[in-house]
Amino acid sequence: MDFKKIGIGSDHAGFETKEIIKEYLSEKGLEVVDFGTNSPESVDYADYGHPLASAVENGEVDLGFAICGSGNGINMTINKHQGIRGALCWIPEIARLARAHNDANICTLPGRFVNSETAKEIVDNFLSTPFDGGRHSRRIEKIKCR
Ligand SMILES: O=C(CO)[C@H](O)[C@H](O)[C@H](O)COP(=O)(O)O
Repeated sequence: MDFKKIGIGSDHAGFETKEIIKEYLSEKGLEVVDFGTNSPESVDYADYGHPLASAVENGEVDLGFAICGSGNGINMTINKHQGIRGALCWIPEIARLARAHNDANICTLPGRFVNSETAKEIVDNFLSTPFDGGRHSRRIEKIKCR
């Protein structure tokens, strides 16, 4: 896939995983835009999820990674944005399906429930899997609010 610029954001519970993923993305030669948080000090996930989602929506970055403790809070936040398809990915196969079937543009990880090895495998699958299109395009169209 031809993703070059990646956005990333987390709350305190996802901070450690965010740093691991950030370094991993940089090692791959990708440009990373970090929307914070920048320490393990307690913060509110919405304050980091919204800026990340806006950046993906307006094309400032090609794709995003969002992390909080369970993944749910920040995933709920990003999915409030009309142009976002955020997918909660806790194992690599879910990340592959999120791209292949859902054309997800933000991968959300539960920082408190994935180790660094699994997080990297999730990143690999999310970055390398193309959207299958076909029947899935029709279904994605129907996600929009009517
Ligand atoms: O939104 C969440 C739970 O659905 C996230 O996992 C947060 O990171 C979590 O709630 C933070 O919890 P804490 O007790 O304030 O560290």
